[in-house]
Amino acid sequence: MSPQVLVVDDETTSRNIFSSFLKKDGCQVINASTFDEALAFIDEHSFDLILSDILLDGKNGIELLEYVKKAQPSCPVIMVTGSPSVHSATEAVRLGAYDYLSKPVHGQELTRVSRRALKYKQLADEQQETKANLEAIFRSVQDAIITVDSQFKVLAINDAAQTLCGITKETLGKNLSAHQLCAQKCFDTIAETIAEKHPTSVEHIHCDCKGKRDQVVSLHCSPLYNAKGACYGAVLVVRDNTRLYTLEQSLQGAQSFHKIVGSSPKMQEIYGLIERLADAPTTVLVTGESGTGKELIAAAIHEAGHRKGPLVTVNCAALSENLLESELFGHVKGAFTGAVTDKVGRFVAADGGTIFLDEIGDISAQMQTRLLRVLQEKVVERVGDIKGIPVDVRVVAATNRNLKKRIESGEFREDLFFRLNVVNIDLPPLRNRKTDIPALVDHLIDKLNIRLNRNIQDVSEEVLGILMAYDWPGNIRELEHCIEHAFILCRGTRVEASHLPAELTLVSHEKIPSASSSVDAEAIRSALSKTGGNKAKAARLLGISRRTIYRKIDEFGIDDI
Ligand SMILES: Nc1ncnc2c1ncn2[C@@H]1O[C@H](COP(=O)(O)OP(=O)(O)OP(=O)(O)O)[C@@H](O)[C@H]1O
Repeated sequence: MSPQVLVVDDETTSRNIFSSFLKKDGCQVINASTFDEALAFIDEHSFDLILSDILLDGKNGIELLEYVKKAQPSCPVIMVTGSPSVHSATEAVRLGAYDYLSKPVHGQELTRVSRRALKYKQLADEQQETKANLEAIFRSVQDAIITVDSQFKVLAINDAAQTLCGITKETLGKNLSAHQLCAQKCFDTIAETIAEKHPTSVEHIHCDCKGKRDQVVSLHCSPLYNAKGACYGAVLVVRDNTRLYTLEQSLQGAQSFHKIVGSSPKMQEIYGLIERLADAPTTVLVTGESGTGKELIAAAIHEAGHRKGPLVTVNCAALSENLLESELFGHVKGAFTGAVTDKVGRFVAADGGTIFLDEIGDISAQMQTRLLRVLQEKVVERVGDIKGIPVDVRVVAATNRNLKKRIESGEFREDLFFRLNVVNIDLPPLRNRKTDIPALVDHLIDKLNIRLNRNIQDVSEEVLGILMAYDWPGNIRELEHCIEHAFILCRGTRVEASHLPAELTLVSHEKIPSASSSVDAEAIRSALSKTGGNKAKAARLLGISRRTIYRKIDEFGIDDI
């Protein structure tokens, strides 16, 4: 867009000459012949340049200049002096005129000075725009932004600083330490940034703000430099991470994956495998001793895979051969005595989803053959019907039997084994992953509190010691029963050794040292510092339960790290 210029002169000839030069240079020009006419144009239009005679029909051009400075502060004004009067010209510049020209004005001189003034206006506009944009960003970001000078004097704050840190505009110009609403853990970060002159970031700071005790933030601080490259302060950006941190804590606290509790290396490996299996319809064989959680694994494989169909579970050992056949494949009316209606088999019911064949090691030779055919052809035949029904089902099978031995003894078909065992997930017995016991105990207490409507808080250190020492032949199912047994006997809020089943306490007479009895305040501090203040991780590091670490932190009066 062409620059808008106002030419103010009471002499027609001068006005015409000025405007013709400016027009030739690409400007749009409005002429005013009187002071009042000029003011009216200034009120109505926004100008990029005003060229005004210093003497206006008895009125002073300086007054016009003052008016422009108020009405359109970024518009440059070039004063034109009639009789060469250095005094009035310099006075005009002192009062804010961009420059002055003496009459008679030469065309070249006019073009040179007006171009410079227009360039100045363009830069000022751009600067103003950038400033306005930055201010809008500063105001609207959700993160608190605080700038301080090298003496920690607060230079600027945004609205979020008020919400997040409780800093009000009254703090402006005062030292940041005058702000008493929080523990000022950010102070060190700012000090380090200014001293080292490099950006500093800290994750997960507990603010200890009055009224917001649980607020957790991350800090990012950068040095501020002036035009000469000297560091004069710092800008601190404070991000509220409370929600994220709580979420992270609860995930890590539960140490779980799709309802499977346990973070031992072997379990982590299994979680990774399940994730990798998510989008492939691969058949999976889950093996492991009874009570190790094979059914949970099957559910996790199904959930992680986002298949649209349902998860259908069949306990193959619980049904007689005939019943299992019609249960799995369905039957047509009249196929056998008692088949009074058509029955949809579980394979068809699981179409688009997952079928979990539990206790697969126990099925008969005939069922093995039929199952093999379904797995090979992906078609099921209902009992009494020769028409095949195509199915899209992911098969997860499980057994606590040693299938290789059963193959050797001729009880299980090798070809079916290979069809099922495309990927094997072998669950470790609990005795081989005892580090998971504290988290499992926490989980089972939560689960049973809900189911039995109780309020048990934790187990004593002695109990945890006993649980850690026991061999758990029945694995997690046995642990679950053991805790349930204790719930029945426990009248208070903490499970004690006397509440445990006898077979466990017999072992305890050998006096097992509990993991937590050796955990002192120093060990907790050290674990917390290693885990960046993460209590769940620190508990794992120390081999104690989440509840115990919280209790000990309270007992020892340990501050957040
Ligand atoms: N890792 C785990 N986290 C939480 N609960 C578990 C875990 N593993 C097993 N359980 C619980 O233990 C009990 C037994 O688990 P599940 O029935 O899945 O074992 P399984 O290996 O299928 O046993 P079986 O071979 O006897 O059928 C269930 O109540 C289950 O919720």
